[in-house]
Amino acid sequence: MGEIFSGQPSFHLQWHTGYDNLFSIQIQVFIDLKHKKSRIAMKIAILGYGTIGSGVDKIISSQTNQTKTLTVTRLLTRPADVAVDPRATSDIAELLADPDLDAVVETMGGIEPAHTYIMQALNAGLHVVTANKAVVARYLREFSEAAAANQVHFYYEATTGGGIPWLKNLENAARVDDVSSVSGIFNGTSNYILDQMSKTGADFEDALAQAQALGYAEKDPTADVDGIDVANKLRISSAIAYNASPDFALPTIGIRHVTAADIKWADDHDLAIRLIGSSVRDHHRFTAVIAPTLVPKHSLEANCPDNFNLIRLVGDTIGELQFFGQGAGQLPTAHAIIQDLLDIDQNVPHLSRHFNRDLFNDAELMRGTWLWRDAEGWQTLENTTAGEISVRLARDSQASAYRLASEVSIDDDSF
Ligand SMILES: NC(=O)C1=CN([C@@H]2O[C@H](COP(=O)(O)OP(=O)(O)OC[C@H]3O[C@@H](n4cnc5c(N)ncnc54)[C@H](OP(=O)(O)O)[C@@H]3O)[C@@H](O)[C@H]2O)C=CC1
Ligand SMILES: N[C@@H](CC=O)C(=O)O
Repeated sequence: MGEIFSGQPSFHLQWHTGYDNLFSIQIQVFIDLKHKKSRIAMKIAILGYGTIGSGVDKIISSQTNQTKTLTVTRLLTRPADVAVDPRATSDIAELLADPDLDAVVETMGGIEPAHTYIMQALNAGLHVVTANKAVVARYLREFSEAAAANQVHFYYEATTGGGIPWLKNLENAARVDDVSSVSGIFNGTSNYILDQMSKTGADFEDALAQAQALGYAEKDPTADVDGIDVANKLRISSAIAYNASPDFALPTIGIRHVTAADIKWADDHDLAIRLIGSSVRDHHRFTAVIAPTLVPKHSLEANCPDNFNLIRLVGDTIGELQFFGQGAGQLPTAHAIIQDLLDIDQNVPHLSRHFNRDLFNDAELMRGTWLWRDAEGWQTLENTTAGEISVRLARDSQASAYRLASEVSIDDDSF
């Protein structure tokens, strides 16, 4: 018995002996028409075998459903770890020269050598999938252009929202709509910290240590607590949403200054604190901000627990769409990487973007009300931009500032 499945750009042959209960031979041959390679399954190298890289290997090696068409044949590790696994090398040139490889998964993190290795892989005609938001936020355009020039794919779903299929759905919305806003909770570690501080009274350092132990935090958790990780994700999301460069000025206020007393004040006023990144676009004007934000206790944001993210887009025909799921952690993030690998294997195209739309960054679009706490006590600051708040915070290291969500108002007898 023989079957032929045609697809684009590969086809797939399968033979069964006909004696399935007693004895069966199945041969699956994938012929990649573009690269003229025949393969039993898509061969993948993982660069960086830490929390996420080993999670990708774990899911693929469990060989369920369609992941049977994927196989991890090479690993890039530190020299000290090479002997641990026969697939491992610490020599990137030797790994990229492997003629059998089809794709590279980059999960080392950081800017260099990740940037160089991704470019080398793309220029070697390999597809690349990465979870590394820091390098994508900086080099998105360069990577996309190199992928197009080499007729391979560069996919990065896992960079933003962990396991949430966010970028894919944002791209889907942008195929039809003019997207006018992306916003939400983009960082699992900071959400975990704020949630633990509020629910259990844990102090900041203890909650951060728990998030690190659970594999949510970056190697250097400064990026999580100071809003830099959210900035990377908001840059990537905004670039896709508005087809603009991710390289824009972005006032970034993190959660380092949030105290147990601030959380209690919010709680006493039926509010919660969440780290929220937002960008808005109005025709050719656009702006973005990241800040701890006061939201009503009954809101979806306030009830976003643990390492979960809640991300939202607004499009002109779809209106508001929200996405909720685990924004950090080994298996959810590895799942997103594997979805990208399967899209490549099955030739599912992603939205093509050039990131070249000219937008004017106008902070006036996000003038609003802030709650300010310093040695003198609490006060509200009306009609203020995030840039103005950042300047005040730089002058007073003991102060903290909270943006008010649009549905929140605070009257003077609250103080
Ligand atoms: N953890 C999470 O929940 C999420 C992480 N990400 C992103 O995924 C990426 C990986 O994160 P994560 O797995 O948590 O980080 P880890 O630190 O756990 O893993 C990174 C691994 O790569 C290794 N590595 C780094 N540089 C090299 C190199 N030059 N050669 C060989 N190995 C190298 C590290 O070794 P060593 O320890 O010796 O430096 C480490 O084993 C990051 O970009 C992160 O931002 C994205 C979404 C969620
Ligand atoms: N450190 C990040 C990991 C996922 O992107 C986070 O906590 O969200």
